[in-house]
Order: sequence, then structure tokens, then C-alpha cells
Amino acid sequence: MNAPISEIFCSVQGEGPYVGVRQVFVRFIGCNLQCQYCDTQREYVDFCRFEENPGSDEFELIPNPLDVNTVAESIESFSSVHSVSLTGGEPLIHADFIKNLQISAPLYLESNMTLPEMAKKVKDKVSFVSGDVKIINEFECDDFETHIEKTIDSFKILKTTESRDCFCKIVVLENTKIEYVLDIMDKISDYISGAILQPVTQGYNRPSVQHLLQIQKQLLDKGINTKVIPQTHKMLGCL
Ligand SMILES: C[S@@+](CC[C@H](N)C(=O)[O-])C[C@H]1O[C@@H](n2cnc3c(N)ncnc32)[C@H](O)[C@@H]1O
Ligand SMILES: Nc1nc2[nH]cc(C(=O)O)c2c(=O)[nH]1
Ligand code: SF4
Ligand SMILES: [Mg+2]
Repeated sequence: MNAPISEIFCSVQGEGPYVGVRQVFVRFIGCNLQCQYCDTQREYVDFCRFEENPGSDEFELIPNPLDVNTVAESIESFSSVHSVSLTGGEPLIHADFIKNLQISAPLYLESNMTLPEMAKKVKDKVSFVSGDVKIINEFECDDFETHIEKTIDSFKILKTTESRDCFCKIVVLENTKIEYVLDIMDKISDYISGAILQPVTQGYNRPSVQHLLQIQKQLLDKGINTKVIPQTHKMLGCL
């Protein structure tokens, strides 16, 4: 079993409630969405860059696609990690590969939560789910209703249990409609341990602090544990 992967490195988690924990990151190539704010290259590259020495900015190049055993060995070369972040692109596109990945550390899935059938395949493998809620406007999407349904189904499948922490992240832009946020959060609030409002980092359309605080207040009023946390790895200057 193999998969196209753009990078494998060890760093600290820069987003969400686990900010600061030491993780190995495995970044899969390919995505089913095209978020306008996306900060990550998702296209195919011939080589995966592997940073053997954390923070060194020196990379070994491994030809794509990578075999599942090669990925497991690369992950196991790092020690004292809290968990292994499976990110991308969209890692759930590679759910079969994830199912076959045998490693010692817990898996932390970073997903756009729009592929419920793939979510079913990995639900018993992952210990942490950082699930994005993509607040796209109706005009940005061919089938808005289906997008919302798939998001809800994915949260239902990957919900918080005794052995899994599932939380959601919402990237907030200047034009993020508060009513869309409240509507979808009503539908997934039973499945998550909390919500993170993550202001968009790049581009011109950053939300005002007032906008973030208004959304936070409304979610707190619904009983949803909601924090505002920007991307911290970009401040630190690490991968
Ligand atoms: C690159 S995505 C990969 C995982 C998955 N495709 C997803 O969207 O959750 C990782 C995280 O970065 C966030 N992200 C991407 N671009 C961003 C930006 N410009 N500002 C803030 N967060 C961003 C995404 O929303 C997601 O939470
Ligand atoms: N340090 C660090 N933290 C992260 N949290 C989520 C990331 C991602 O791209 O999925 C990411 C990343 O790329 N680097
Ligand atoms: S789903 Fe994630 S990787 Fe895909 S375009 Fe959106 S932010 Fe980027
Ligand atoms: Mg990132």
C-alpha cells in the first residue's frame, strides 16, 4: 500500500487546543476542496521531503508514492511525540493507507470533514480529530445542502468518545456569516468537545477582533466551549 506524501517532519502543533504538543506531521498530497484561503500546496510532487533533524531545514528527498512501511519507519525515527498529525491536502482521501499504517504513537487527524464514507474507514484508528467546518457561502458551492450534510455525517462518525477527542476548527474570514456558523454548530455540537475560531492568516480578508468575539459569544451562549486561537507556528516560524 502506498500514498503520495509531500512532507514528513517533527514540529509542535501550531493550531487548536493541542497547541504546543510535539508531533510528527505527515502531509498527504491531493484535496477534494479548493478553499480560497488555503496556505498549503496540494498538488503532486515527485519527492516527499523528510526532515530527519527537527527544525534543521535540511531534507532528505524520498520518491513518491511512499510505501506504508517507509512512512511508519520515518515516523518511528522521532521520539517523545504526543501524536502523529495526518494532514494534507485531505488525508481522508488516503483512508485505506491510514488504515494500514502501524505505528506506536496515537493518530491525530486533520480533516475537512466532507468525506464521511472515508471517515468510517479510519474512525477506530484515530485518537484525535481536528475537524474543520468549512463555512462556505451558498454561491461558492455547487450543492450547499450536500456539503452541510456531509460535514454533519463526518462529525457523527468521528465524534468524541472515551477513546477519541473530536473538536472543530472554523477558519474565520472578514465576511464569515455568523448565522451560517450558528446554524451548522447547532447540528454538530453534540459530537464535539469544543470549537476553535481560527482567524485566517494570509490575505487581505482577516476578521476584526470584534467579529471574532461576537461569534465566540454566541457559541458560548449555546454552551459550546469556544476558544479563539490563531495559527501559532507561523509566529514561531516553524514548519
Ligand atoms: C491545510 S489544512 C489540511 C487539512 C484539511 N484539508 C483541512 O482543511 O482541515 C490544515 C489546517 O490549516 C487551516 N488553514 C489553511 N489555510 C489557512 C489560513 N490561510 N489561515 C488559517 N488557517 C488556515 C485549515 O483550515 C486547516 O484547519
Ligand atoms: N506546526 C504546525 N502545526 C499545524 N497544525 C495544523 C497544520 C496543518 O497544516 O495541518 C500544521 C502545520 O503545518 N504545522
Ligand atoms: S480542505 Fe484543507 S487542504 Fe484542502 S483546500 Fe481547504 S484548507 Fe486546503
Ligand atoms: Mg498548515
